Amino acid sequence: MAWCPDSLDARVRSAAVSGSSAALQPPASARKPERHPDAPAPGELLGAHYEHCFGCGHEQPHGLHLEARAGEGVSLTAEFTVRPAHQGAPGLAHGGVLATALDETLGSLNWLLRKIAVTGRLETDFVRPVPVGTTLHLAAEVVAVAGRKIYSTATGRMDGPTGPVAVRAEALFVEVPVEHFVDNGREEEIQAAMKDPDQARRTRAFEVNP
Ligand SMILES: CCCCC/C=C\C/C=C\C/C=C\C/C=C\CCCC(=O)SCCNC(=O)CCNC(=O)[C@H](O)C(C)(C)COP(=O)(O)OP(=O)(O)OC[C@H]1O[C@@H](n2cnc3c(N)ncnc32)[C@H](O)[C@@H]1OP(=O)(O)O
Repeated sequence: MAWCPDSLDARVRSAAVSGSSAALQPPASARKPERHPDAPAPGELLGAHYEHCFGCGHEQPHGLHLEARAGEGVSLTAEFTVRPAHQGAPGLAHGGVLATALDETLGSLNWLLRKIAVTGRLETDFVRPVPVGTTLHLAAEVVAVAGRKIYSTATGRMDGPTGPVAVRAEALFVEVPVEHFVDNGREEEIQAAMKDPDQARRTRAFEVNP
């Protein structure tokens, strides 16, 4: 969707109506998000940002194995199928797992901006119970950027990409330098990540961010 200050105002108003907090309302100085020139083309898979990530990692046996696909502008889609391991109540997805799927989907947007960012705040509405076996069709977009702060929104629908909304979220991501991970992560995983050529390539892609 094309961005303009009016649509941002509309989003902010609708966010306020749906109950999101003041911290998730972009300031007046917020700008339109800019898709990075090297962002994957619409329809392309983004790939995992880290092979052991609980949200997207291929080498994470306990993970959600979420695969995000670039959309137009700074948007993407992803699918997540609820498995028996994801239950909270009998036969129903755990809310925390659904929040994780939303967090991962929203976090993936930052690859389209070529910004390394972590979730500062995530607000989630659980609108419908989600049975095991359901494929959630997730769609997310960056709404605005203000300095290091990235404001984004996501929905998860059942019964197809235009089906009823089951979950939605609004989030604030905060841009961080790569040292955030090196300084805070456990030594053994950091060392292994630095030795992995695929990880090194991905990290370099962030560093050439104009
Ligand atoms: C060699 C190894 C390679 C490693 C990896 C390479 C590449 C990795 C690539 C991608 C990986 C990135 C992320 C993973 C992707 C997806 C997974 C899903 C996402 C996540 O799962 S990620 C984990 C959970 N996440 C955290 O683990 C964050 C813990 N946290 C912190 O690390 C700090 O808390 C931080 C950095 C958030 C801020 O700290 P800080 O000191 O840098 O900045 P500061 O506090 O000044 O905030 C600056 C401005 O943001 C506003 N602000 C901050 N927090 C706010 C809040 N909660 N609500 C409202 N506003 C907030 C302030 O109010 C201020 O606003 P203003 O500028 O207007 O004053």
